[in-house]
Amino acid sequence: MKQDVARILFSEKEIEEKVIALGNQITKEYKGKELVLIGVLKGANIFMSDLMRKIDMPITIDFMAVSSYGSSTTSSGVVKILKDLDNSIEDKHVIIIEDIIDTGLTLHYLCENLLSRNPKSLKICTLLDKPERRKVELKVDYKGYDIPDEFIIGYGIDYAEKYRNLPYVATLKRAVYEK
Ligand SMILES: O=P(O)(O)OC[C@H]1O[C@H](OP(=O)(O)OP(=O)(O)O)[C@H](O)[C@@H]1O
Ligand code: HPA
Ligand SMILES: [Mg+2]
Repeated sequence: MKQDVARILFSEKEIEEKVIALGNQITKEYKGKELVLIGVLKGANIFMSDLMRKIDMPITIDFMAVSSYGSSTTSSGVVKILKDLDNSIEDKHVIIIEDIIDTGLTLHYLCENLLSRNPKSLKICTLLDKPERRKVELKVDYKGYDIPDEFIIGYGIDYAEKYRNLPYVATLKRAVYEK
C-alpha cells in the first residue's frame, strides 16, 4: 500500500489539529441548535467519525451513500444514491460532511436533493477541496485544506476502493492508475 504513495500531503497529526479546529468552530456556531451531521459514504467515514467527537454539544448523525467515480479516477457526473437517510431532516440544521470536493457534482446533486426536504439550514463541510477542478459553483462553509489537482488517497479516500485505511492524506503514484 505505502509503496503506491507519491507524497504525503497531510500527516495524521496535522489532520487531527485541523479536525479539532473545525469541531470547535462548528460547536461555537451551532450551540443550542438542533444539528444533524450527514456523512457521505464511503469517503467521509473517517473524517465524520473524527470530527463528530470534536463537536462539544448534542448532535445526531445520518449517512447517505452515493457514488459517481466507480473504479475510475474521473467523475462520471452521474450520481447514484446507494443509501438514503434514515430520518427526516425537516426543520433541522444540517451540515453535509465530505472528505473531498473535486468537480462539485456530487455535492451539487446532494444539496439540491436535501434542500427539497426543507431543512432549517444546510451547510457544507469538507476536509479537502480541489477548487481548480470545479464544474459547478458551490459554497463551501467549512474547509480543512485546498489541494492541487492531483489524485488523492488515504484518510477514507480511495482509488478503486483501496487505500482508505492509510492514516494520512497522500497523492497516488501515476504509475498505479496508468498501468
Ligand atoms: O466533487 P466530485 O467530483 O463529485 O467528487 C467528490 C466525491 O467523490 C468521492 O466519492 P466517490 O463517488 O468516489 O465514492 P466514495 O465516497 O464511496 O469513495 C468523494 O468521496 C466525494 O464524495
Ligand atoms: O482525488 C481523488 N481521489 C479519490 N477520489 C476522488 N474523488 C474525487 N476526487 C478524488
Ligand atoms: Mg471514491
